[in-house]
Amino acid sequence: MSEEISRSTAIEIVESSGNGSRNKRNGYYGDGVFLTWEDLWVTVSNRKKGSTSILQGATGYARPGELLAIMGPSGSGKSTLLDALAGRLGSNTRQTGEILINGRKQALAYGTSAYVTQDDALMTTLTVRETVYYSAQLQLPDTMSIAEKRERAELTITEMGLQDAINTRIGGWSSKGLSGGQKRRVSICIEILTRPKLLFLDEPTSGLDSAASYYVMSRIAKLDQRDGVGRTIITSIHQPSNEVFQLFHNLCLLSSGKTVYFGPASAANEFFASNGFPCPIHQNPSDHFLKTINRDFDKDIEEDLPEGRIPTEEAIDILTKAYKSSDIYEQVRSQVAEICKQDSEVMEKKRKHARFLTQCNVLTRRSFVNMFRDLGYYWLRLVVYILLAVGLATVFLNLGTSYRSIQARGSLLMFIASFLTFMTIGGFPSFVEEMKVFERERLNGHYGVTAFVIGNSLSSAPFLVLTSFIPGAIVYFPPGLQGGSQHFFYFALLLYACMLLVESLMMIVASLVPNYLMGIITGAGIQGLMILGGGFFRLPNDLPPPFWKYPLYYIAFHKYAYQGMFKNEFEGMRFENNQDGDEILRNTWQVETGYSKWVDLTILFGMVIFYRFLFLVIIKITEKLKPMIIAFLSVPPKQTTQIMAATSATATPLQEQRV
Ligand SMILES: Nc1ncnc2c1ncn2[C@@H]1O[C@H](COP(=O)(O)OP(=O)(O)OP(=O)(O)O)[C@@H](O)[C@H]1O
Repeated sequence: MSEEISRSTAIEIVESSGNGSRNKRNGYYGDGVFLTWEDLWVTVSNRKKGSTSILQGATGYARPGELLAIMGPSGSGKSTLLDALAGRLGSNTRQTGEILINGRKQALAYGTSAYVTQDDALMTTLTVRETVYYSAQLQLPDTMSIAEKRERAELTITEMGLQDAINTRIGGWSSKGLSGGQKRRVSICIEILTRPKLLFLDEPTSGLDSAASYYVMSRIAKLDQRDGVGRTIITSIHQPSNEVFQLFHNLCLLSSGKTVYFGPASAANEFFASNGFPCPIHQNPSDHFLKTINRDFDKDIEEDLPEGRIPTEEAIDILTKAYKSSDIYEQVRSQVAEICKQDSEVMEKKRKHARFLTQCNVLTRRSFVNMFRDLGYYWLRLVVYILLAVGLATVFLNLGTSYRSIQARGSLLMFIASFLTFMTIGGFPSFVEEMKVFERERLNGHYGVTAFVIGNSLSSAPFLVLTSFIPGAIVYFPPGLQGGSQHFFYFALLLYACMLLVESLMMIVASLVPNYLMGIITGAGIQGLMILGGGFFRLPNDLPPPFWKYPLYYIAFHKYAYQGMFKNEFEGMRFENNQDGDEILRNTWQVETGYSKWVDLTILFGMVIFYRFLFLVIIKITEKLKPMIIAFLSVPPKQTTQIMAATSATATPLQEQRV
């Protein structure tokens, strides 16, 4: 490496180190976040392949007012480094090394950091304004007035250049809405509402053309010095154009987990040139860097390798060794040491997001709007239910009170209690979309699982009432089921409880399976078993005791649904030949008549609460277990850093990191 480069780089870094909170480009950032990491290793264990290092001894820093870009070929470890710094690594990874915030092992208060993921998990039915405004209400503290929150949302939308699309719906698979670049910007808007001092972005320009990429990146770059507060921005990026590259202060170049270069972006070109890899004239430097260190296609090009061209593996080796022995590396290490020595503040730990009740209220309203606008969530189901109800009403029209009507009534009630409730599964894909948004927001600490469960339960209630009462009425009266408003009310209420139950069951399934197809199969399988063991297809006394009777019959909600419906229908009825409904209940259907139908209904509502509580527990357990597993797998405790949840019951991996 030429002496000039190392000197110029050294000057830049020495000037920028000083007391650790002043740098040449950006002046004083006393209240910003300095992030340092030293000798960071991330390994994954695989039973077949053993353990593999996906990040090998990374050392670096990120400072307020600066934009650090992490670059490298696909699979080089960019997202892994970003995740490690943000405390989001998967539980199958092991991590060693030290990550410090302002030179300390300390907590990141809520709102201090934000993470924009690669996928845009947004509610497709909401407009840009609604998306950002709802998010502002969820995240910003109650000390801010509604007008202030609205103003913050509008300002952020303008900052991201989305004012022209403010009333456009996000759109998704069912309807065209925003472009890919606009969606990326909405995702960024949401995460910068709290004005975080530390911002992680995972490939914010993926899928964008070069003009859109520049637009998005320049907006992000402008954030680093807004409001006179120095923001620390770390972004992974695939292939920046020349213009985008100019926006970076520092560059971290990775190849197969190894650091090929970490230092000022402006000095990277000279580093490559001085080590025998000059950038050809007219070639974009970042393209040149990536081309030099990308060995994915080595085998294909081996034979056509131009004379004198060094194989990629060797090039990477030369560069990593050159970097390790360079002054730049020494300067980075001393910069890290300087930052760690500085007399920095402990980050603010006060909880500052919206109150729990505000979150429940906002989530209920947002979810209601989404359910109302998404035709697949409830409306389509309502139409299908009505058609089915009409079908049932005609098939079972005017049953009368003959002996044969006993069997027909049983079949009709059984079909309603199992198949109509089973079809609640139809809203699962829409629920999974909502869950994706919830998962992103929960990981970023916007709110907790309890607020989500309450919001979802309240917002779905009116739709479920409609879907149980309208088709319920259509199917109840034409066949001539037991008259009286009390009987119909019980019937519709029981249908409502069953639909709630299936929705709750599917919530649990959604929290356990990776995608909605598996969810539908699992949910349908569980319900199929429950229907079979519910005591209709085989009467309770005929059910084989192991598994089917004990425990399935007692835990299947269908048992209580059938029995409640049967009691509601047959109790007090008289059929031809003076046959008593109560006797039919006991002898023909083997219903437990020792307790009232209202007990069955209460059990069903109890199950709803239990299922929703179970969902909450599962999410909480995975949330709590993950860091514990990571901690258990991590090695020596001395080398671990803990960025604890500073604030809340909604503590998330972003705030609660075990490194
Ligand atoms: N939790 C994990 N378990 C197993 N392997 C993993 C895990 N996380 C990452 N890897 C592997 O580590 C390597 C680096 O992954 P990473 O996602 O960090 O790469 P990347 O540079 O961000 O790639 P891309 O640009 O394609 O997103 C990949 O080979 C990936 O398969």
